[in-house]
Amino acid sequence: MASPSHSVHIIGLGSIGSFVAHSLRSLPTPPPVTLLAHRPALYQEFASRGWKLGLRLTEDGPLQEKAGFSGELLAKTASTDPIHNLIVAVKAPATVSALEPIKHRLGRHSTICLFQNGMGQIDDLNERIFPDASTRPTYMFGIMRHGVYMRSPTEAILAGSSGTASLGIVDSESQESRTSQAEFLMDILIRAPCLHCERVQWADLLQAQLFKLAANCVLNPLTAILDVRNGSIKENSGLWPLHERLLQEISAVFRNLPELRSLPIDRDLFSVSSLQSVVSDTIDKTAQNSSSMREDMRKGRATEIEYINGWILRRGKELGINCETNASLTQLVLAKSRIGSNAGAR
Ligand SMILES: NC(=O)C1=CN([C@@H]2O[C@H](COP(=O)(O)OP(=O)(O)OC[C@H]3O[C@@H](n4cnc5c(N)ncnc54)[C@H](OP(=O)(O)O)[C@@H]3O)[C@@H](O)[C@H]2O)C=CC1
Ligand SMILES: CC(C)(CO)C(=O)C(=O)O
Repeated sequence: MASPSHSVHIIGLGSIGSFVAHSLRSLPTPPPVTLLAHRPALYQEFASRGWKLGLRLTEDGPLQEKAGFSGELLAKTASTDPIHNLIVAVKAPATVSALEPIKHRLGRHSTICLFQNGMGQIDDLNERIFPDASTRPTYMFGIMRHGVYMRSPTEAILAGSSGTASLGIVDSESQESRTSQAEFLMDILIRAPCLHCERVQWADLLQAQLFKLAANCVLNPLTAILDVRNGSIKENSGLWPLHERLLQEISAVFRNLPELRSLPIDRDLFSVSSLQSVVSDTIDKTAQNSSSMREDMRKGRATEIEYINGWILRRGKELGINCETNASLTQLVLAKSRIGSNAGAR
């Protein structure tokens, strides 16, 4: 039997959580994987399907089923068993509420790997779930460049085989003595088939997070407000002055972030023109995608805006940088979410 420190729990059993769970159970010697369901209906669905998860590479690809998962229903579980390795794949605004019911099982012995868009979730966890720095888990962050969606609650579709992920230990320089416990989770994620995960050092991870954030700050709110696919954001020249203003604010915030001072990161990487190239490249690679924010809006779900443009606003305020264009887009997204979307119109 595997040691408890070599088991993995997954919270957020949507597209990314299911994909990661499936990939881990596809390893030649898979670790025990426990799926943490927050809704009884989802728990029942898994139970009735014998705790199997399916994955297809594209809509028409063959169904690859993986079995051997165990599950817990969060509302019902009275477990106090420690959780050593936790993968978090809920949407950013649900991070704190998702970890609340299991916080007594998490601590210094735990490694938490967040696979999410946006930034600021770890600050929220530190403030609201783990206020005592001496008992905090080790954090890892994964940047997903795969496109995944669910066909049913137990079947995920991977849109293509060219996706990749970058994975690193957060702030590893300041928690050097603790990073060894993260090695188990790091190792199995790097080896998991389909994930195509590369390991990166903290400075490279932070740089990649900021690049991804810049692309999300332009693409996500504009596609959601205009209700268009990603490619339209570049084709529509009427939007170019707005891209420029957004990126000027984002560049000013990135270049002044105090956490970059001690890291070997060249601040010119965050010039407006460099960020423009990142955004343009992301649009080219995802032109046919319907962004996650547009999809959230169409389905009447909370968006991740507070962790995308909202993060720029918070950091801009701290640094005394005016971010009124990002503020206006944030307000528009929040206002449109309140009105409700014209779901199903397209
Ligand atoms: N899908 C993709 O291709 C990509 C996604 N990402 C990012 O990955 C992250 C995850 O996205 P994705 O998998 O698509 O999102 P999904 O909405 O598919 O999955 C999120 C899951 O979390 C569950 N959940 C919500 N609240 C809680 C809670 N309190 N406790 C436990 N589970 C909860 C949801 O359940 P339910 O809604 O059923 O209640 C849902 O199953 C996001 O940050 C996203 O931006 C990044 C790149 C690509
Ligand atoms: C890169 C992009 C914009 C791809 O659609 C994305 O991350 C998202 O939709 O959230």
